[in-house]
Amino acid sequence: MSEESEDVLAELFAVVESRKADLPDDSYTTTLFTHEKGENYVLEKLGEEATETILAAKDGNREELAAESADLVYHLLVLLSMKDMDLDDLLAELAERRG
Ligand SMILES: N=c1c2ncn([C@@H]3O[C@H](COP(=O)(O)OP(=O)(O)OP(=O)(O)O)[C@@H](O)[C@H]3O)c2ncn1[C@@H]1O[C@H](COP(=O)(O)O)[C@@H](O)[C@H]1O
Repeated sequence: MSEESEDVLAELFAVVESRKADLPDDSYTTTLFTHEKGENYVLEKLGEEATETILAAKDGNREELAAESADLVYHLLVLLSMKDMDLDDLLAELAERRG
């Protein structure tokens, strides 16, 4: 992963954390943190986005695959934040697996 890619992920995670702290009304991220189904809602969204990613891959549409992958990663970052985990928990785990 390039440093630029890590920056994009770090900036997105920081926005997610700030939404969690402030819960602004006009934010999709807020709706995930405050949904009546609680954590289950973001888990459902992750499942949906994973399915949509798979379908896009099967279709062979690269733009669609990139878009669905972005939805998937965003919802994963929200889940990590919800569990009071940090982006570094994910990046460190990936880094440890490098040969
Ligand atoms: N990366 C994302 C991102 N990816 C996906 N989504 C939202 O995730 C939802 C995906 O849901 P679906 O694919 O099921 O489509 P949908 O039918 O619109 O969604 P639902 O009605 O089922 O909820 C859409 O509403 C997208 O807008 C995102 N929303 C926000 N972000 C990032 O989070 C930042 C903060 O966003 P707010 O919290 O909205 O300010 C933004 O600046 C972006 O950088």
